[in-house]
Amino acid sequence: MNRLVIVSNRVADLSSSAQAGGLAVGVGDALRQRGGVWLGWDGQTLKYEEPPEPRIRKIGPVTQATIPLTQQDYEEFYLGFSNSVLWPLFHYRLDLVDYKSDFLDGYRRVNGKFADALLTVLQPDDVIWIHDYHLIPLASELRQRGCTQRIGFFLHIPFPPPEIMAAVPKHRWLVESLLDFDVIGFQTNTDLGNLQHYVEDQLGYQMNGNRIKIDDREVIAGCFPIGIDVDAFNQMAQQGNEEVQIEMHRRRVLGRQQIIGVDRLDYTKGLPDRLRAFGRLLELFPELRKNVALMQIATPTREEVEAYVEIRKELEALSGAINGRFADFNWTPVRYMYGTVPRDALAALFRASQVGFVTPLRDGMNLVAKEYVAAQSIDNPGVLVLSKFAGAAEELREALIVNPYDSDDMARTLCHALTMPLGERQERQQALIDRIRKKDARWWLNTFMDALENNQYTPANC
Ligand SMILES: O=P(O)(O)OC[C@H]1O[C@H](O[C@H]2O[C@H](CO)[C@@H](O)[C@H](O)[C@H]2O)[C@H](O)[C@@H](O)[C@@H]1O
Ligand SMILES: O=c1ccn([C@@H]2O[C@H](COP(=O)(O)OP(=O)(O)O)[C@@H](O)[C@H]2O)c(=O)[nH]1
Repeated sequence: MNRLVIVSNRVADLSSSAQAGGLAVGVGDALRQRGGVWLGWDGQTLKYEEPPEPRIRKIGPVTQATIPLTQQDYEEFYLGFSNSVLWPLFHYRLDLVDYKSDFLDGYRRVNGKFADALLTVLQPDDVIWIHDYHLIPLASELRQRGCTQRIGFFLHIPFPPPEIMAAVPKHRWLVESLLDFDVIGFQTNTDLGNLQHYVEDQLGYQMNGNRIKIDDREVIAGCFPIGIDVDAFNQMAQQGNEEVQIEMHRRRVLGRQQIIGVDRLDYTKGLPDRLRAFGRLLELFPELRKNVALMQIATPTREEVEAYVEIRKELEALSGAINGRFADFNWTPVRYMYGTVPRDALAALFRASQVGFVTPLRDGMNLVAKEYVAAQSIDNPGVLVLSKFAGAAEELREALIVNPYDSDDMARTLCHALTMPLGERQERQQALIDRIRKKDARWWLNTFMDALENNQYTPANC
């Protein structure tokens, strides 16, 4: 077996259970199984350039190699081109794009920096797997430096239709760079279809089955929905957490139900619409008042990007307004927490909540949806209410699927979830758990590696 070298902007802290962000969680689960090297940014920003050699740290079977970025890199590459241009555009939010030409220079420069750092740790028989929108030009940079190993790429976020892609500055260059990889993986068939339209209509290549022929090379483009380690998450949920257990007991005594939402505080996650839908539930179904509460955990993220500052203010105002209108001396309808919660505590909270409320306006996958399912007990499972615009909705068809732009639809669906009979909850849970077991973290790693190492790919039936 070849040594696997993973590269992503963000690397997980493998020694801690607090991780915000599905990439760190998903790649961490996969790499712990197979072992290998994981190269990425160490989260530090420096005033001056450093030599390209990464800092090496061994954690179990994984060697972590990390590099710092300069303040200029951080502003132009991370906050700039990655998170003020590609992130909003790939999530269909043209209105939030904030582009400056320095951003593109920084994006190219930092991809070159990642290539230089990677070359210092690479061995001839390695296979390389690069992750996410920050590093689309990395295969080109590596090839220019003489790298001949097979290189795969996985996009964790959506790939937009050609009309939206056309708004990305230098979009042809960007997609041509993507085609320098040997394997390109997407979360959903919708994303894969969007790539196919772009390469056929804009670039004039043909995609036969899942292969794109470019001169004398063939690139595999496929759908590899990311999965989780289901048993490990279920165990965490059962072991629980003392404070969560006490709180669960208190709610049982009071006969109250809980709806839970857990997200980075990102405008893609549809949090204001979610809160409005909960307010509408209390308006439309007054009998539910005092019997149900929404717990929303919102994790800080990219706070230096203007659009993220706005969303925080909006959410705080909305939760205050709902509480001001409906709260009673012994009942608070919205419990809003701004912070990062360890994954084991999240697992216990999911198990203790009757509804998992996951309503992004657009999302690559959304691992929280899969984690909510993994945490349930089959004896008395909760119900997942899921946006049709989450990548997870392509697989999790037995969830209650909603339109996150329609608060009345969401309010009625919440009421349906809160009053669903046990038999129906169990049937849905069984079907959902079968699905997330079939395509778990191991499946994701193995199918991608089969394409990368053995040039084998059979489309998955999502
Ligand atoms: O690294 P940050 O800027 O702090 O952001 C956190 C991560 O957010 C995104 O996660 C995505 O990957 C998940 C797993 O595949 C997927 O379920 C989710 O829908 C995506 O939004 C981002 O893609 C990562 O690069 C970030 O590290
Ligand atoms: O306070 C938090 C918030 C989130 N997460 C984890 O971060 C991941 C979020 O991944 P998801 O795919 O749902 O969204 P992303 O943030 O990557 O867009 C999930 O594994 C969560 O359990 C966590 O550990 N603590």
